[in-house]
Amino acid sequence: MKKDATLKNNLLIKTLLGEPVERTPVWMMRQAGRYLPEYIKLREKYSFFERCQNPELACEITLQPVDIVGVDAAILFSDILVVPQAMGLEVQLVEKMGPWLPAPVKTSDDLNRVFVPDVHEKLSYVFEAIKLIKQELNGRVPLIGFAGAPWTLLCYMVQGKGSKTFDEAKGFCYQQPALAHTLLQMITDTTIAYLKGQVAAGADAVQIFDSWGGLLSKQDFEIFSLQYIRQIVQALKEEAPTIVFAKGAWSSLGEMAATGAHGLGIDWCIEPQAARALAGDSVALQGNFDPAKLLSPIPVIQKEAREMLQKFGRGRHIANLGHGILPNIPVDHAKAFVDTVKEYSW
Ligand SMILES: Cc1c2[nH]c(c1CCC(=O)O)Cc1[nH]c(c(CCC(=O)O)c1C)Cc1[nH]c(c(CCC(=O)O)c1C)Cc1[nH]c(c(C)c1CCC(=O)O)C2
Repeated sequence: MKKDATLKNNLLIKTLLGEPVERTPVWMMRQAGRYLPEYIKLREKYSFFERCQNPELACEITLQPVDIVGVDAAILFSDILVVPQAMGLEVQLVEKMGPWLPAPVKTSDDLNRVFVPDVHEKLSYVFEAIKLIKQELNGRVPLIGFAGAPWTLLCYMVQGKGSKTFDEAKGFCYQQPALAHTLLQMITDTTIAYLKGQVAAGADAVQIFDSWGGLLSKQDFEIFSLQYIRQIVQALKEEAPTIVFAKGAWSSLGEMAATGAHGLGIDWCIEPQAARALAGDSVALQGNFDPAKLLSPIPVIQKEAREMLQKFGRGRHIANLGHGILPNIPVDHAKAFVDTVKEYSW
């Protein structure tokens, strides 16, 4: 496995590799963007995908939470939907509505429009951004690369927009399973090449976001999600530590640990002790502060963050939220969460 020996703060990577650390590392999912005034200013000038495609802007946004909030890891500023774009689908981000794919995949004819791209041709802007970010970070903290899990990407590619239930995406899988598996395998092949490219460009670890994994039964999670995540983790195993975050899919934590992932994300609906019992002892657990709890008064955030640390116990824990930070979180509340973890002593 390639390791960056110049990292001054290596808490995250050490924790993922099961090595002892002086204290628990902390970062926040979706920490780049949304709630930071410095980011919102940039949003007035550039469209979302412009921000993703311009390496200088992506670099600036990636570094903001490191400089402003003091997290122990940077996460690349990009989006999971750049992969469906690279696979030939049009993806827009519509104000107040979210992702919008005008021509989603519903039939075998639609699937003919989708292809496994050369990631070095279609997504080279991401690799350029990573190189620039690594240079600007100058070893301060590790850089996390990421991709969406094939199931979560299928949800958007078939439904065409966000949804609470992703009923059309599930219907597609249940009515046309052969088409669904063809699409899932194409996404998987693209994602493996994409994440390998991210690591080659300098990403120190990678996270797979399966935001909609919890919409599937345990059995269907194996069929439509985990078998593809397993392929990705296996392919990346020799390259960099991997973190799998499948929101709501905690009943499969044991199976997720068995993929060989170095870390597993959990949301706030499962107790840390229960998650540990399901996941076993070998894997790091990441999470699981309720993102909305950051709306509480600061003393409550401090108290509950300390309680969270106690519940996870010392070691093999990466402090994080149980899902992405919300746009309406005051920056000093986010900072209080991060500082509480950094100041906690066992
Ligand atoms: C499901 C999903 C998406 N994108 C992502 C997921 C998985 C994680 C999760 O469940 O929260 C992942 C993502 N999206 C973004 C990042 C950047 C890195 C980070 O800060 O963690 C990451 C890791 C930037 C973004 N991606 C998006 C924004 C907001 C748009 C804007 O700033 O104009 C940002 C900062 C747009 C986006 N992109 C997506 C949605 C649903 C939306 C709209 C609503 C929203 O989440 O704000 C798809």
